[in-house]
Amino acid sequence: MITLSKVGVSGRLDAINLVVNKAQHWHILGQNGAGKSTLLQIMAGLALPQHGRCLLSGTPISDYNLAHLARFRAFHGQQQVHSFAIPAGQYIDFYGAGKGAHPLPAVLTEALELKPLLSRPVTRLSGGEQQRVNLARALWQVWTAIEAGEALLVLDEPMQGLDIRHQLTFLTFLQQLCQQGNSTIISSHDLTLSARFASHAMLLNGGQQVASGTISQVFTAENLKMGYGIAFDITNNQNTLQIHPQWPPVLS
Ligand SMILES: Nc1ncnc2c1ncn2[C@@H]1O[C@H](COP(=O)(O)OP(=O)(O)OP(=O)(O)O)[C@@H](O)[C@H]1O
Repeated sequence: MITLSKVGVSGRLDAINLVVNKAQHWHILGQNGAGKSTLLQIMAGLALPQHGRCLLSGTPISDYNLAHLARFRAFHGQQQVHSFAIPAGQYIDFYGAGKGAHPLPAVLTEALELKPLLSRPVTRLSGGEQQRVNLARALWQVWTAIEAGEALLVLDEPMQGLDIRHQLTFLTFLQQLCQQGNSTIISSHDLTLSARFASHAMLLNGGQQVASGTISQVFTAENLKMGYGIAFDITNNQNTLQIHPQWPPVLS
């Protein structure tokens, strides 16, 4: 679905190669400033690389009309600020333009536990509640494509501010959407959750690609040390990797 060839942005990303296929669930990992958001913006068609190419289904993503892209590519950015005190339900619906009086699907309201939030002004929701509403907005915008299993979901730190139950519920939901044919690319700071839910991962450091591929290819102690500059112990508990940072560092 997406092919990156030697994608670079001066001082931020260097020669990134990546192929994201249909139905894959990618997590982009790395320290603060590693280049995750920059990469997501390029893959969403919202920023142009200075070097290399980003193809979406074989066509440069920059050739897509933004209105056309917005029908099947969802983008959720970090730090969205609400200026108007409209009810959350109305705010989400605004992004579902063209769907008429179509109600929000139960799977979406349940995945993000929206019911108690819909009649409340978005400006008076807690940080995590606002995050759930913003994620719903992004997905509702492309819901027709999601139902057809043809959506591309690009979500920058979707777990930010969510409590552990909402993180698990939402990641399970994304996993199901990928099983239906949709492709998902998110950035994450939670290595254990990423190892559990992603089908593939890319680890960046200082704009450089440290590793990418399946979870077992990327989640090695050596790669994680290169990515984060600290040592990790990785254990396998019933086919789920547990990632433990060695802290405080053991001096050698
Ligand atoms: N608009 C911009 N212009 C120039 N440099 C930028 C811009 N936005 C980010 N940067 C720089 O590019 C680098 C990568 O930033 P980016 O936001 O992609 O990192 P990130 O991995 O998403 O970080 P975080 O985990 O903190 O969200 C950083 O050094 C950052 O300071």
